[in-house]
Amino acid sequence: MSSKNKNTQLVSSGRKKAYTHGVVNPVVQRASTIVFDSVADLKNAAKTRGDKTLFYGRRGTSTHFALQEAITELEGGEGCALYPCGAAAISQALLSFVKAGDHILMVDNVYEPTRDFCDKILAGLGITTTYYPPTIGAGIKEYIQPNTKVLFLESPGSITMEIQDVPAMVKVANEHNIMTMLDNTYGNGLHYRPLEHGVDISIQAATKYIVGHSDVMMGVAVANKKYWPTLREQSYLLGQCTSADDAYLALRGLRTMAVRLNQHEKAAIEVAKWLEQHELVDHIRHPAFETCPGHDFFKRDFDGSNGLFSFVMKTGNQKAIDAFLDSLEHIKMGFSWGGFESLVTANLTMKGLRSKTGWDLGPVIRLHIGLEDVDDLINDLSQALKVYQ
Ligand SMILES: Cc1ncc(COP(=O)(O)O)c(CNNC(=O)CNC(=O)c2ccccc2[N+](=O)[O-])c1O
Repeated sequence: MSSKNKNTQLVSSGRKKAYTHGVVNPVVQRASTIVFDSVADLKNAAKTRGDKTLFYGRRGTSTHFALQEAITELEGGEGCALYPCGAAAISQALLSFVKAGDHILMVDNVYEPTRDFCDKILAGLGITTTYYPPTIGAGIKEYIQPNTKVLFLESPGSITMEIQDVPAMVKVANEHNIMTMLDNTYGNGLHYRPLEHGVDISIQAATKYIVGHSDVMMGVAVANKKYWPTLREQSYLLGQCTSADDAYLALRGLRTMAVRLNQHEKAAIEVAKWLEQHELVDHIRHPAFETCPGHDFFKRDFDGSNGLFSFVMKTGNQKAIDAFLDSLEHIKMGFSWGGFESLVTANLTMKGLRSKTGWDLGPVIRLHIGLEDVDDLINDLSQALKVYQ
């Protein structure tokens, strides 16, 4: 009997006997070729086009079906497509629905490689992009063009962490027959489920919290009933697939995601509270803090937060930032987040990262608070801030 309780879901989902063959975890079924004993079997597999049945490696095997089922349940959708990484999930989900002459609306604090995909790839295919302020809400209506096909959201947004008024924006999109996609890597399905707020497709870099151990690249996209058939077929035609081994590791990560997120959330709030009182810090950009734009939407729509947040310095220059970064011991520099380790990235300005909304505040330091002892992390930051000058 399936449960609506997320902790139970994360332990139980994707464990049908057809996938596990009687043990706890699914088998790791590596395949390109599937062989058939009869023409009837082959014809049946071709008829179902491998939907949750063995057909061809690219359509997936029991390991993939188990993961797809688990993530579909987590996000509350109709089906889940798997991709080699989060950036692929974003780019291929967009390519599945737009064509030359179409226009997309893209949030201005979007993950930078998503911006680059729009500006360097989609533009070359005749698809135009307009960036909108993350706090625009229902005002998105003013940005809609007759050829607008997709409204793309990312909430909270990368680095500056603004939370969007998703229901208000989805309402406007629906009134204009525009489909919505949301990068839900932060909300991860446990703390935020975009489809429950009317979004059509929820996309995640499973690389982060789902895998949770910084050792797999993977993207997922969960669509509602209306868009799942197209997303599934287009992703197949675009050649998107992942290995059975990575699918197994992502499923393995799911099983502990709730307990890991509890610790990430607790520790990050403790670290953010310590930084909030620091004389060099202007303000905290953590969704659970009032100083984060869109905090009220976080309180209304989210079930929790995680290890990722930013803080803005009152002043600073690149020399101060570099000295700070080089003196950290436990918190390492790295282009990712969502694993068990603490990470840091820093931006002197938002120049090049935003085109619609300026940034007249100080340098932004983004932390991912891992599972280390909080005292060690606070001591690390305390020492490093002493050389921030
Ligand atoms: C919200 C969100 N959505 C999608 C992705 C991409 O996932 P992937 O890394 O699995 O492709 C990510 C990846 N996250 N990585 C980071 O935030 C670290 N920074 C970068 O990756 C980055 C930032 C600016 C410019 C270039 C990069 N980069 O390393 O590609 C994400 O944060």
